[in-house]
Amino acid sequence: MTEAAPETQAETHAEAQRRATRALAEAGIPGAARDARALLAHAAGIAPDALVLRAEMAMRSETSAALDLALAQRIARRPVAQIIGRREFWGRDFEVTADVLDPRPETEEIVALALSDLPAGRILDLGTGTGILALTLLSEWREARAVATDISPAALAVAARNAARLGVDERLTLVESDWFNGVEGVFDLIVSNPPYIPAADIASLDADVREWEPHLALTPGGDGLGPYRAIAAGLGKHLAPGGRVLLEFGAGQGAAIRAIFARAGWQGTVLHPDLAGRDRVLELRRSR
Ligand SMILES: C[S@@+](CC[C@H](N)C(=O)[O-])C[C@H]1O[C@@H](n2cnc3c(N)ncnc32)[C@H](O)[C@@H]1O
Repeated sequence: MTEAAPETQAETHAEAQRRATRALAEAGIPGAARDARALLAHAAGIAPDALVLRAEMAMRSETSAALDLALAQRIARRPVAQIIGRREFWGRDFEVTADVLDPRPETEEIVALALSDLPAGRILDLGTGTGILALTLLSEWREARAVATDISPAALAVAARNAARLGVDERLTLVESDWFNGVEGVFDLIVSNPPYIPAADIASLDADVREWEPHLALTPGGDGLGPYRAIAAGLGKHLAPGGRVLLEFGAGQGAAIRAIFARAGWQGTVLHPDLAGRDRVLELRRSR
């Protein structure tokens, strides 16, 4: 008589989370515990906060397979936002794909500054990517309308889906454009987080960014300042009297960018620091 093989005990969610954290840590992934939690929640199809309720529950085999796949991707340095397909920004979820920049928390500073002093409601977001800036402002500010541009049609498709999901698509116009080239009209608020990494710095970026995020979103090539020259040149035509401009830039670029705007006739620019005290946002206002 042959003996039946003992049934293998399915892993609990808590055990899987510990295993995932160990696997990521051994692969040198910084923030291994945080990423393991996000990937397990994604694999289980629940919010990370709900994991605690399942800690001692056995995992289904589909969840286990989905977790293994997600771990393999993360170990290959794919960013968590691309694996799970979303990122939270200003309290809302945005779809993220390989065609768009994974939104960074420091970009919320532009939203905070914009909401601190709302002008009339015509907004322009240059290089919108996921749409975080235009769509967050439209969600927070129901009277506003926005034009959001990108040179990448694939990025515009992501922004369109995010707009529809957030229910702001009727107040949004998406335009494929090289900075101001395809833009018509005058705006009360112009925001942008353009690509600004100098070409020479790309090689030293983390593999997560360098190998997985679209280079079009990271660097404009050369010294990284080309987008600011293009934006400074177009403001005369597109910024309304009394209008504001808020632009993100890289740490250490403030003086050069201020000089670009001064040369284009825009004096009185103000630089705003991030939480670490480094200047990261340029603001200017047009007189009435
Ligand atoms: C740094 S990402 C910012 C995306 C989004 N606004 C954010 O903050 O997450 C820059 C965006 O500018 C777009 N871009 C690059 N070159 C451009 C150009 N010449 N004209 C318009 N958009 C451009 C990229 O496709 C990318 O979506």
